[in-house]
Amino acid sequence: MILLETRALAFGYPGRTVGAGVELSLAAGEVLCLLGPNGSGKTTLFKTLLGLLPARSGRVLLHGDDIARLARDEIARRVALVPQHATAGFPFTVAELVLMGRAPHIGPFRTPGPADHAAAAEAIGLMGIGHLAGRPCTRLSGGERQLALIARALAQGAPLLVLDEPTSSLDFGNQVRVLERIRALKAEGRAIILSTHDPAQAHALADRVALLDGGRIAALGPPETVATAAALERLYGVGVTVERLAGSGSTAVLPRY
Ligand SMILES: Nc1ncnc2c1ncn2[C@@H]1O[C@H](COP(=O)(O)OP(=O)(O)OP(=O)(O)O)[C@@H](O)[C@H]1O
Repeated sequence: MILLETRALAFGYPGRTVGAGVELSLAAGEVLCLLGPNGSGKTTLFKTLLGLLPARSGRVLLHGDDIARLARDEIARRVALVPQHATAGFPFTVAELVLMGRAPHIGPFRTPGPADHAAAAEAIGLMGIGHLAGRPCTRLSGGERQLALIARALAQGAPLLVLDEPTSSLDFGNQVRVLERIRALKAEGRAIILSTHDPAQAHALADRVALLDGGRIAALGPPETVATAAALERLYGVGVTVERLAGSGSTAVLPRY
């Protein structure tokens, strides 16, 4: 089942097109990894996939329906976002923040029910942040906040997840745990699109990789054919080594300093 499709999508801000010609589709159980240099348009594209920015032209389809015609709550039942930066303005606790992920399932003027509390508690448990549940979000480290935002997206229970650099603030342990969580979501049949500045993650996890260069998809396909040393060198403008590690089966990707 195709959960996300873009057709001739151009995206950007009022008066400024950042990218164009984007043709993507994502099926249930698929992981797509988006690689691209700073400013290439990853966050802007993601905001457009969520309907937070209108398409400049072309279309975004969620489960076959044009996002421009879907109500906000309906979009949130179909797709969840883990934002790159979330400003913690009001000091909600982590438990409250994660429970907010349930909002699209709770009718207006109603309060969360036992199923909502259970989903939030499960998400907190899966992310290993039970010890932070009572802590205000304004008093978290960057990595702790990132884990809380992933938990909120899990609690939302959408079949499609969009994760904007979900491991950028995480230590090695939490990076691996988040990648394992993404694998588990894939095994459940969810579709995941994530951006990262670590191409090794694309090799470790993605069914397909898209290289975003100046707002255009320069290449799209399996990591071993798309995230090659030559392609990454072109993309980032520096020397890159890609090496399959004997024994572990994983692939190391290193810039040449
Ligand atoms: N609110 C905005 N209005 C106008 N232009 C913007 C706005 N936010 C970002 N841009 C511009 O849009 C382009 C794409 O930015 P975007 O944040 O999508 O890049 P990115 O690939 O996510 O980068 P990074 O890897 O640094 O997070 C950049 O040139 C940026 O300066």
